[in-house]
Amino acid sequence: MSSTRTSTRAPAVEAHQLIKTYPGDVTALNGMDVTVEPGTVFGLLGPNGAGKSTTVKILTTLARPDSGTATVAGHDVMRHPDRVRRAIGVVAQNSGADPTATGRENLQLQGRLYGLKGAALTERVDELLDRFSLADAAGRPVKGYSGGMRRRLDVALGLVHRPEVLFLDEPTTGLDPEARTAMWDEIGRLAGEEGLTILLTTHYLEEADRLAERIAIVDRGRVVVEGTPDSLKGELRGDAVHLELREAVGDAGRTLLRSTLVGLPGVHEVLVDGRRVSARADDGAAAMPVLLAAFERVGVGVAAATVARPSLDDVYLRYAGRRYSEADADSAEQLAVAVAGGAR
Ligand SMILES: Nc1ncnc2c1ncn2[C@@H]1O[C@H](COP(=O)(O)OP(=O)(O)OP(=O)(O)O)[C@@H](O)[C@H]1O
Repeated sequence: MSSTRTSTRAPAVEAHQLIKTYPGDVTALNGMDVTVEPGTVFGLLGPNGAGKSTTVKILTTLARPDSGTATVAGHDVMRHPDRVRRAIGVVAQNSGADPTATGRENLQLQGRLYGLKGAALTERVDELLDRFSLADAAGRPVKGYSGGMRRRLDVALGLVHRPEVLFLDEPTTGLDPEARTAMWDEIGRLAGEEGLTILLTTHYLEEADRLAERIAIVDRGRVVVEGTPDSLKGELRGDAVHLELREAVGDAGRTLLRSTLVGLPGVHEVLVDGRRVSARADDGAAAMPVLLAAFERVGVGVAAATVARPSLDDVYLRYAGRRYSEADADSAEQLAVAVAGGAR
């Protein structure tokens, strides 16, 4: 999604240099900066453990930073958490709905918590059931809902009191592709029609690319790059070239390959990592035979080669210095170590 909307209004979310350390010396946030303009969808994109949920917890007043400042809808999250809570809707990773109650009952209860009653409550609940395609299932207990229906109900619950800013923490994790697409459509509509500001966190490059007008790529507790999906992709000149080697190369092979490839005309940003080599080429199709000839010259066998338009995955690789999937695996490993060491 791209937008030319500009605003002179104050940012809907503004966080500056947030630091958060957990017991066991786990640095969850290491100078996190986030600015979200009103009426836009902003994506915090990063692998497991990058610090997305911790950022959301601080912005939604559920956790306090060790240092740094943050305002949401113009209210300071630490000085006026009550004002922030009234202005926001939160859809957490784990559903907040009561599984034994019906969809309608869940929405009614949530509405009452925010002071809605009588005809205004009934009207708002009906409106949300309708817009999230839950009207037919409204009288059924939530435990019988599909994953997609539960997620839609979660979003509806977050919207009952017409918040200014909606936080969606990994809105489509665990959904099947069809339910994910339906949720994407819904989020897109919400932002477009209701002028709501949405801050979403996601693991999925495709999700951020599709939904967010601006994206911040988060790695190790801070933003490594921020911009529109197109501007981020546009920063990557030419084509992304990926090659898989027949065998992994060691340190000496890596140095040799790098120095050989960097010198080739129109080839930039060469990264050699085990069996994988990636590079940027002004013209991928033209560079490929030159690259393959260079590999042959230095006696390194190539098993597979692809040329593609740069994706956000390539942006991640460029700015975080590692592949998205590797960062994820890394974080899982760190988490295992932290858990083994009793850090959580
Ligand atoms: N309560 C806690 N106690 C100790 N460490 C924590 C706690 N919560 C988070 N962490 C650690 O802080 C870091 C950031 O975690 P956070 O949940 O913010 O990341 P994330 O990007 O949201 O990841 P995920 O996508 O898995 O939710 C991780 O290393 C995580 O293990």
